[in-house]
Amino acid sequence: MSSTAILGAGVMGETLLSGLVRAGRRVDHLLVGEKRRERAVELEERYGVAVVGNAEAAARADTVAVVVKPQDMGDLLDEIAPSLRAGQLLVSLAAGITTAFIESRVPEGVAVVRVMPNTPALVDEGMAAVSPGSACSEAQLAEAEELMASVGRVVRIPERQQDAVTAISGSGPAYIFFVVESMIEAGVHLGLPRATASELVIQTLVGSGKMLRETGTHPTVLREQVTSPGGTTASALRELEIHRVRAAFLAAMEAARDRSRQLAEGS
Ligand SMILES: NC(=O)C1=CN([C@@H]2O[C@H](COP(=O)(O)OP(=O)(O)OC[C@H]3O[C@@H](n4cnc5c(N)ncnc54)[C@H](OP(=O)(O)O)[C@@H]3O)[C@@H](O)[C@H]2O)C=CC1
Ligand SMILES: O=C(O)[C@@H]1CCC=N1
Repeated sequence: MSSTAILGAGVMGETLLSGLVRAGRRVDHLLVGEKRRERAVELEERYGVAVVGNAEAAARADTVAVVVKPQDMGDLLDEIAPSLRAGQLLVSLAAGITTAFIESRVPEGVAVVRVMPNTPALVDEGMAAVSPGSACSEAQLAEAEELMASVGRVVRIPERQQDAVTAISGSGPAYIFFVVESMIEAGVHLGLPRATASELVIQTLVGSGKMLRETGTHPTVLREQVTSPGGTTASALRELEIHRVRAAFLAAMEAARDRSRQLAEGS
């Protein structure tokens, strides 16, 4: 079995690491590069995985996943470039960073795949979108897909769509959690105990998600089914329209898309 190195084990790096372990990857086929010693010890104890220097991890692995912040990517690539060789697969999970940027800093023949994952990967319900760089074969792209499929669903997209994907599914969980927080607070305002409000909102979210996935019915139809003529839902939805929530979602996701583009420029 091929070996995988994860460089940068913060929120997303550890999410990937834990998923690979859950999916049955042997820990002796996994390596982690993490610069803070206390964090390295924590990961070694939690997963039994070897934490080594970035250059060593990059040299020893067949697949190298880079999961540092976009602003740290240039320095990390410069550090590992001398250890990389043609034929290796380099998978970047960073927002904004293009395959062209990575290819300009690593040896020729290293196959690059850009991925936008999301945190529900922690419970094997992730959504990842993958785009190949210029030196990536079909087999190498399939390998990157397999890596991400161990923690959820995967789609292939042209790289020009990655900034929009980042705005929708990459950042998406945060919007959903924001809605959940807001509904729980509203429940408390309406006099419900917080624990009751939380249970009501979370089960409503899970049930609605399951309905969307399992029925395949368009969300507009599902919303209409809840909206009885002259009823409570219609009153609530009118307020959401008055407060321009739909327009706010569009503006928010345009801002996330634009930020992803800026990160590509290093700002
Ligand atoms: N969080 C999310 O929901 C998602 C994140 N991403 C992408 O994942 C990447 C990481 O984000 P996230 O996990 O949230 O951020 P974190 O800050 O949690 O993780 C980044 C980790 O990389 C470490 N690090 C920084 N420089 C190096 C280095 N040279 N060598 C080894 N490790 C290093 C950091 O250590 P230290 O803290 O000590 O600096 C930190 O542990 C980003 O590029 C982001 O765009 C993509 C989709 C979703
Ligand atoms: O907020 C961010 O920049 C990262 C990328 C997508 C989700 N989190």
